Amino acid sequence: MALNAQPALWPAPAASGAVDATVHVPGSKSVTNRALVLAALASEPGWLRRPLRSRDTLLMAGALRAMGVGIEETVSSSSSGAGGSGEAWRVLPTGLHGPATVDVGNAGTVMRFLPPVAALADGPIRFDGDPRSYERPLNGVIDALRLLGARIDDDGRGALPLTVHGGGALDGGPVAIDASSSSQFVSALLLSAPRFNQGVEVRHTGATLPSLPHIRMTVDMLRSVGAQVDTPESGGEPNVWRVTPGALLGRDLTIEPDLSNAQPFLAAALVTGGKVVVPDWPARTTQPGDQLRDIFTEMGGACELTEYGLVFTGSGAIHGIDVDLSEVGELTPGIAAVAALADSPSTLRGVAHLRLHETDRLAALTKEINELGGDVTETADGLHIRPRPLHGGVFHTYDDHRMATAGAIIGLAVEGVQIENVATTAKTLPDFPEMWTGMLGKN
Ligand SMILES: O=C(O)C1=C[C@@H](OP(=O)(O)O)[C@@H](O)[C@H](O)C1
Ligand SMILES: C=C(OP(=O)(O)O)C(=O)O
Repeated sequence: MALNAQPALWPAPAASGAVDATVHVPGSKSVTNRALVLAALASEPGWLRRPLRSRDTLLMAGALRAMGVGIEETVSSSSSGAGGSGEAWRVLPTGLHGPATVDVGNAGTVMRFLPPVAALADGPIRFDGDPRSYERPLNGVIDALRLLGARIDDDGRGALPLTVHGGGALDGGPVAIDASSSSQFVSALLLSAPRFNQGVEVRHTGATLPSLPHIRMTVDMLRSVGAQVDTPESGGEPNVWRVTPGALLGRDLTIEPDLSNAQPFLAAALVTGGKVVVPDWPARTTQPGDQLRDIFTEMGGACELTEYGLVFTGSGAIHGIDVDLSEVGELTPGIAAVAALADSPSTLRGVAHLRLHETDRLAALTKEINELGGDVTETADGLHIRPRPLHGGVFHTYDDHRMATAGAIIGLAVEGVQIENVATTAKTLPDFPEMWTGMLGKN
């Protein structure tokens, strides 16, 4: 078997006692992929230190390279702050060129953030990806780009595959979109907007808007490279974001650990009544995973944020929770897994849009937990979870990294859980199986 290859059915290790581990979590997918886009659009070279190296970020880097951006991978000994030594990517924004072909895999950030970049290229950029990428909504980005002056060929479904006929520049200006199916529509338009001739004014017209912290992350990162952004929070109109045209600076940025990928490890402390330390947990961050400190505390844990990182301890008890997860949808699978092991029922709300994620996560969680003996029902916008004694069995992942890690959490407490295609964790955390067994002292 090749290095890192995993069997088709991975026996999720049961915990033999309380975990006690320090887990170094690799860089944030969302920060890495935004940093790559912003560096590619900058007017000078920049650095990403400790970038995430996973399928989604390598697809982003590969796509930008295909459009002519230089991305050099080095092992650096940086003196920049918390960066320390380690891997670094130097980005040389040498122009955006077509023709090129982009494989988006099933990365929401790649399929949504790059069509606006492609509109600035000087030739056609063809976008294609995994079968699931054809089903994920892209209409907000396609319709908006057309209104802003781009020429796009698609099959009329508002989804992949498509070709953006880059014209070397884009008018930009005001546009209204319904981003209720994905916050990434808004982020996508804002990220490239400093390079549009008139910048952009994005008005969200839908009834709901998921994943607001991810839009804040976009705004924060734009501002940190010199962009001027007006937001509802900075005194602007509700649901309206404005970006002024202007050059972007090249930055030297150290990527924060991925706090959503820290979730299964924190969950392990909760489920086993143990302790997990995550070094370099940022004191201030826009990552939605930071809300785990509150959510998992309510579910029975306790945390202390120190200069070294986050120290999270389980009490031995796991409580159910009634919570609106609309801001932190990507945490739902891990919370559902913990909730299935709790001492009281849970209601997870505000996450109807998860039906359009890597898989239909509400259906997948319901089916897989119930097949282990659980009692989960889907609601219009979430899940009801009534804990019951669970038994072993195959936990299917549907090519969804967060289904795989959710199954591993359940497997800690339930003997005989086998994860089908645990290798799908490579989307954002290629070393997950080794990190998991390492945490359990089983390497
Ligand atoms: O912008 C981002 O980096 C993300 C935004 C969210 O997408 P949705 O708003 O589509 O849920 C989140 O679920 C995804 O994992 C990452
Ligand atoms: C929804 C997710 O990813 P994507 O960026 O592909 O939307 C996720 O990572 O949970």
